[in-house]
Amino acid sequence: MGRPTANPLFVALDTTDVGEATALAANLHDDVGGVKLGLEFFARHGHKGVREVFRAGGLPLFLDLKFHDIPNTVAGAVRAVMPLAPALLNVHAAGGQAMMAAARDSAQTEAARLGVAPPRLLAVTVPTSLDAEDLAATGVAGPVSDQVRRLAALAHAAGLDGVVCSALEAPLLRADLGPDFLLVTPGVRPTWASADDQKRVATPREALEAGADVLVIGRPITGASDPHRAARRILDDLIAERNLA
Ligand SMILES: O=c1ccn([C@@H]2O[C@H](COP(=O)(O)O)[C@@H](O)[C@H]2O)c(=O)[nH]1
Repeated sequence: MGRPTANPLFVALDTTDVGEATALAANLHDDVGGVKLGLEFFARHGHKGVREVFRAGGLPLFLDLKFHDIPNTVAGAVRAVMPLAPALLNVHAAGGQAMMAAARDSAQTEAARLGVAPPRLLAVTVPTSLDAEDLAATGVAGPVSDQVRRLAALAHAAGLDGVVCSALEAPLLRADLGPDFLLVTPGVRPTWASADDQKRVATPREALEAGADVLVIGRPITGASDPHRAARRILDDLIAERNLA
């Protein structure tokens, strides 16, 4: 469902209301480069709902399902969503190199069988809602950036196309893994928005300057009284920063 465009902004449509999601996708068509549908929407509406949102917006799709299981199960889950032909799809890097490689092979094989473009396959490193203290509580001591770098290197070794990380780690990963490795950053907050449950945050400008390729933004846009205006405000700021028009 579409290829990534020059506009780096992907709006996260976190809702179980298919009417709301399709209205937002249509309303934001000219303001964003793609839409992200995740667990909340997919668990309620599955393939049918995803297709409805795609029809409404016609925008590249990031299917943010964060698969994490044994390699065989993840390969099967990836195969099962390939008919949706997402532009971006992800798994958890913490599932390990063999699991990520199985996901990659499954995506490529099934996409070829179906005659659709394979997704850019990403690995989630450390969710942007976690800080060093949260991570230490899971048994991973040290700076968050160390763990992000370890997981990103594993994803790179498994042949994935990129990672989901916070903008705070983007410069390190760019230096570690080169210019072609896709860096997708949620936890992006304009100065006028609240952080909500996000802990590793950056403004849209900071994220781009840090080397992010895709900025995922949800609530600052979808929770605004005028989502189109909120997205436009963010985009105009980015256009002023870089010539993105
Ligand atoms: O580390 C991660 C990975 C994924 N997400 C997802 O991005 C959006 C962010 O939404 P906001 O409303 O802008 O906070 C959401 O769908 C998450 O599931 C993330 O935030 N962090």
